[in-house]
Amino acid sequence: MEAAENCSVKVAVHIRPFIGDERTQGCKECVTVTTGKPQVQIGTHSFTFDQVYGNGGSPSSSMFEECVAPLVDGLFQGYNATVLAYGQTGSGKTYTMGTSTKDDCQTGLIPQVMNELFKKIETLKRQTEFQLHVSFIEILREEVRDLLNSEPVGKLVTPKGNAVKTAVPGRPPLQIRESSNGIITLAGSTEVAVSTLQEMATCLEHGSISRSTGSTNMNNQSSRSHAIFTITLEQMHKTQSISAVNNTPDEDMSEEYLCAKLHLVDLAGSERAKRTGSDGLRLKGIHINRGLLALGNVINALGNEKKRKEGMHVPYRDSKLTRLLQDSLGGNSKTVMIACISPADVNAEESLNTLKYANRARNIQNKPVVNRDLISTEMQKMCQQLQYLRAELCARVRGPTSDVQVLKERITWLEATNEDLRRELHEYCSRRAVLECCESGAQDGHACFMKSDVHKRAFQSMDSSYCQMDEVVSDEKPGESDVVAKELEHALRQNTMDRELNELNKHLEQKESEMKLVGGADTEALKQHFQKKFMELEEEKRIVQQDRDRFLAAVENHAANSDAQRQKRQEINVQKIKALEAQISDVKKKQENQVELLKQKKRSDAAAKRLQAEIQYIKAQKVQLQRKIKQEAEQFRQWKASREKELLQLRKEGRRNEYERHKLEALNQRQKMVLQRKTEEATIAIKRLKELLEAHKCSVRDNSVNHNGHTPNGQRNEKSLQKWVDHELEVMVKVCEVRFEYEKQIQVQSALAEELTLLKEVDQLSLNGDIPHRVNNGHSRLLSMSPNARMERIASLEYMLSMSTNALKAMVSQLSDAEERECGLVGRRKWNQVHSLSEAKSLLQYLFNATAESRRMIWRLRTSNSN
Ligand SMILES: Nc1ncnc2c1ncn2[C@@H]1O[C@H](COP(=O)(O)OP(=O)(O)OP(=O)(O)O)[C@@H](O)[C@H]1O
Repeated sequence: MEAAENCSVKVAVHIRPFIGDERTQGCKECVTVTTGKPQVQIGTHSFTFDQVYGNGGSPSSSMFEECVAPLVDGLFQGYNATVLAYGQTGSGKTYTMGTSTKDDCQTGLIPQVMNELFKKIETLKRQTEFQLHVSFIEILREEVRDLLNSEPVGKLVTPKGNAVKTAVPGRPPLQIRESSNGIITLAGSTEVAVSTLQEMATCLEHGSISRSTGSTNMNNQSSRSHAIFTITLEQMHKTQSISAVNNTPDEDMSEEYLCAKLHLVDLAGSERAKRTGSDGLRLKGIHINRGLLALGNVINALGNEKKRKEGMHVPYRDSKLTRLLQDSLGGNSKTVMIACISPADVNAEESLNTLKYANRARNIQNKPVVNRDLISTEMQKMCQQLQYLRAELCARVRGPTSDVQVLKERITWLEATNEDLRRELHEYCSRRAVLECCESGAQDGHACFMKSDVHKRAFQSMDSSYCQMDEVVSDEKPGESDVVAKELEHALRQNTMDRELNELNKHLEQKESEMKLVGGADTEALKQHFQKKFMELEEEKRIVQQDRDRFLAAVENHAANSDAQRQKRQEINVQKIKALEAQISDVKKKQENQVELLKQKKRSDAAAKRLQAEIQYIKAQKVQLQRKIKQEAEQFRQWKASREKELLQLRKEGRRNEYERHKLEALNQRQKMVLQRKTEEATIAIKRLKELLEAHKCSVRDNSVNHNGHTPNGQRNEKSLQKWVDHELEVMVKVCEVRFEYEKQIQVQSALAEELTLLKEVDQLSLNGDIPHRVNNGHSRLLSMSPNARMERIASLEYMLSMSTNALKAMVSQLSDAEERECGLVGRRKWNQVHSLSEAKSLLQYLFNATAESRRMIWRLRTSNSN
């Protein structure tokens, strides 16, 4: 696979024109587009996207060229791609994608994709072989259905009479499978092989009809499901390979196989998330909601760069939709999202939600790579191996010099492998260093802050439409949220370490298999081969030497033969000797080459040894990592236990505080009521006293008038004198009563003031944090109160004090009036109203009677009390 480069999800907004209902309702436009900019305003919100179409933005007709055509080009280079249409019901998703059976399909994106695909295939078909497959599925109620399966679909009728499309025996929902290398597939989905534009268009039409029929059955609700139309493009490029032996083009062609998929997704209406239950289709609503909710969560998780770097868990597995689109979001795909919105003010809220959703999607980073599939890669490897074997064969045929060549090549390969291993080892070391750094950070306690922050942000970034989740978070007690954050962090760290461990294991396996290749049976075979060769050469050398000796002996034996014959024979023998000597030197050379080969072999053995050492090192790393995982888990367990203990303690304290608060509230209430009652009593006494004093002033004035010349008859003066005495006595009693209330009130006030001062002192102490070690009784009771309870008590005391002060003020004023009056009547002046002896006698009699009556009453009260 080629190295992946990050590329963000591209987001375009498509604003459709007003449609029938909106026009008849007289809706107003609530979405505006900034001229010349891909910027959309709705209310006070403003968003910038990659492109904006319709309603003053670019014309909708250029959407395909600008957004989707580059994806089609990428498909031919082996890149996966996805186009997602998102938006509320009726916002124009189906229209934009072009899967509608009622609209003119040709303007939609899918028909344009199909046209472009076949146009390109036509121009490239000479050098490349193409194969196209399409599949069309929908996700309904968390079940994946095949829209190209020609078997009939059953119908269920709900008690309300709504027809519901459902699976029937023989057409079960499709199952999602994940291969060991993380590739998601749909088991048993229909993949139709198509070779013409017409065939592909027919598939789209059939699938769309199948989908919309279901929708019509569902009580006229439009496409409730998520529909995914997938085009798979397989290509076989023929390329000529270069010979490894002589760097010339090989006779046979090597083939490059590319396979890429284009998903065209029409999502269900986004507003349904809120309408669950209102139309009696609660279950269905929840499932549709689940896909979109999970999609939102995936977008949130991927859209936050910091969280992504921290390796935050992405909840792809929360719904079928997100599992199937796993590669399109943050994975191996180039992705475009088209956010469809209505311009009408009645849809303003939904349009705003769509724009917010889409805006977050812009932050997602994908990593598209060319999908050269495994078979193709394997084939390339095999071709290389074939070339290598061919070269080796040639070398063996040609002799030892070529053997050296082969061995040299082999050593080069070994050295390259060794270099790769060293680089990987280096990577592991640096990753381990990062891991250790994180761990030490966590031990220092920095992690705590970081994690709770991470946790908080994770929840804060959730969409407001999913506020249920937010409520859950806000309901958590601070201590609990800390635990959750730490747990989240622990799970993440464990996950990362597990992944590290898996990778280490994988690389270890890989290295061990390479090791086998380098140092195993192959090396042994080579060694034997060279030893055998060496022996053969030795034998050859020995035979040649024997031949030479034999010839030399023969030359001597024939020395006596005739000169001519001898001359001839000698010449032949000399030639033979020369040939033999050449043969010997050749054998010697071969021997030298063999020695050289053995040296090379030793070097390759050394490389194998180094590899072995590296494997040992990786193994040690693995053990260390496993130990770290264990240690970390233990540390976390201990930390969690202590946190739980603390939490328990806090809860206990909370309950105690609550109880105390209730008690205090009751006390406050009781005290307030008592004070109020007393104040009321005092007020009544004051009022009465005031009335009496007022009445007295009037009577004094009347008397003075009578005294000055208008002599009343004796009978009337006696009555008024008696009245006057009664009044005087009542004033005296009331003054006494008010004074008594006054003193009681003074006591209450000083008790309240004392408690208030004490409480304020304690509050100040606990605020400053310098709680004295030795505290008096009053302090210790108040210190144990929670700050809130203390505040409440202070407020209540202050209120009672002000009430008491007001009552006291009123009493003081009346008492001073009474005193003033008393001062004015001292001595004889009091009796100035008695003008004659007979009046004095009658008054005396009256007073005597009153005194007697009072004493009788006192006696009766005493006796009734003592009984
Ligand atoms: N760009 C457009 N120009 C003209 N008419 C449009 C456009 N977009 C949508 N419409 C019309 O608006 C109506 C609703 O569109 P459509 O069915 O595509 O909405 P939808 O988002 O797919 O709804 P649902 O989620 O319910 O499937 C249709 O009648 C369609 O013809």
